[in-house]
Amino acid sequence: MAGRGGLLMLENFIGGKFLPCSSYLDSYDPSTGEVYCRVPNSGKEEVEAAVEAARAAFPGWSSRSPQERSQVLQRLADLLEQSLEELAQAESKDQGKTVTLARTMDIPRAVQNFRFFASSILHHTSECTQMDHLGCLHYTVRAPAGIAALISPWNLPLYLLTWKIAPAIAAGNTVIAKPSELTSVTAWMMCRLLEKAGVPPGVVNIVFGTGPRVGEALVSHPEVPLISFTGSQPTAERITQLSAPHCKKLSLELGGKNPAIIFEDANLAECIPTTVRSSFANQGEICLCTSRIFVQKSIYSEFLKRFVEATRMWKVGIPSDPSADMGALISKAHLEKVRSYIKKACMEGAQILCGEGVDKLNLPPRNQAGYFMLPTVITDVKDESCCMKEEIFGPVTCVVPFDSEEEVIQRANNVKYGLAATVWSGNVGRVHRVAKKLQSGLVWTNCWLIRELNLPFGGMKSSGVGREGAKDSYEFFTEVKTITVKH
Ligand SMILES: NC(=O)C1=CN([C@@H]2O[C@H](COP(=O)(O)OP(=O)(O)OC[C@H]3O[C@@H](n4cnc5c(N)ncnc54)[C@H](O)[C@@H]3O)[C@@H](O)[C@H]2O)C=CC1
Ligand SMILES: N/C(=C\C=C\C(=O)O)C(=O)O
Repeated sequence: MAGRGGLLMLENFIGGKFLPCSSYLDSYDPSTGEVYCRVPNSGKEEVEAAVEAARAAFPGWSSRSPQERSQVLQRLADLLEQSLEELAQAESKDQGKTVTLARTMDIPRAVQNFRFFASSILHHTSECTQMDHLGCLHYTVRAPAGIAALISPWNLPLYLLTWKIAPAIAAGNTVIAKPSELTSVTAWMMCRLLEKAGVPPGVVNIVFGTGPRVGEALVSHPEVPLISFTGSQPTAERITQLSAPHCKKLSLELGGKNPAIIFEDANLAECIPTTVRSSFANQGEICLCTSRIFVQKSIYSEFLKRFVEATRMWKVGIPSDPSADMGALISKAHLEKVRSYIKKACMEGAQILCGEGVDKLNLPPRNQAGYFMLPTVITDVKDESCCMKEEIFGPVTCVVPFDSEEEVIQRANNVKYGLAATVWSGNVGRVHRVAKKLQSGLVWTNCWLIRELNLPFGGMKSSGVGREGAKDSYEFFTEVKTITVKH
């Protein structure tokens, strides 16, 4: 919907209706740095209205059979798929990623999220145990937990939001979602499809706005018993504090400082292009991206040379360019934050082998004020440097040498995060050994980001609390009860 000055004006979606808000935020096109959209700046009032709508919808939706709910999810998946191209264009404009990535990864995965949970909800079973000596049978039943708060970040907007909405409503909950204020457009577009898919009013409510205003009102609301959050560790800490007085159930998917461990027997022809992708896909703005590359000394020089050559081929371009591998970063503030890490690395004596400050970015005049930067490789950096410790969340990766298996495991684990690691080796025994010892919720060996949605996804240490996936999400979005029958 075009508003004043031709800007796209979003509205909240509450109780099946689009509702305007009394105040709005500017939203920028990261590829030009221009405002192109206005997002509701919601607060307590909008959260109250959404809670009322979600409460009213809960009895009807939660008493439908899993089969009935599954059909609704399948229809929504079909409708999203029919709008794939429109959604991909919108995601790219709003986030800065390439249209190609949005078309081949973000939107297909959003569709798959609904299809996946539409299917998995049909296959859960409950537990039963016997105590024959006491004449007792024990069994469990599960029920939807109630109104779920779903808070998602700006890096994979529709992909991560639907990863929460789909399991929550499949299990019979009603939801209030708050996408990132930086990337709200595709969530708003999805709302236009809900009625046609058969989602009753009030089952999915979306309130747009900032974390401190609408996010905090939502997570501290006494009638919202569970929160699924993906984003940064400081925000997770704040949400934990706000929800503590109500003992809410939390699922927290946070950041990473993900190592790639490359042994001398790795297949470099596969490892190098995959590690370029794992470092720089989506501008390095995925919590699973590699940012510390440990390479065994005997192949270090060869790896470095070939890795830098391959990184220089990773093309930064305007998001609509089909030959671009990488688009713009999310915001000016984020671009400055990412660049500041490179400055700090230089001050510490590190070397920048390619990218920021070394190579030249080539952009059309219209995009000169966009938030672009080149993929950057840093070396000669100490393990204690902030570039090796803190989540940068941009197209920056560090490469360092190592000698032995024991040493590299210790160094890889020597950060506060524990989300995703990759291990490259042709030695199957070593691969299992190292994977087992890494403090990481996910380990990909000789590959990256091959997702099996059935299995647990999430991090250890400061990378999160809880797991999501077929069984884990079902358990999170339901309350379990143990019943004992004496016969
Ligand atoms: N999955 C991940 O690992 C992600 C990590 N990040 C990291 O976080 C850094 C900052 O990015 P941000 O967008 O600022 O992340 P963030 O954690 O502030 O934002 C994520 C979501 O939480 C909401 N939020 C923020 N403050 C809140 C509060 N007090 N109560 C409730 N909701 C709140 C935001 O509006 C957004 O929807 C990035 O540079 C990156 O390092 C960012 C996005 C995703
Ligand atoms: N949570 C994130 C990525 C998840 C990817 C997946 O489920 O496949 C993130 O980048 O924040």
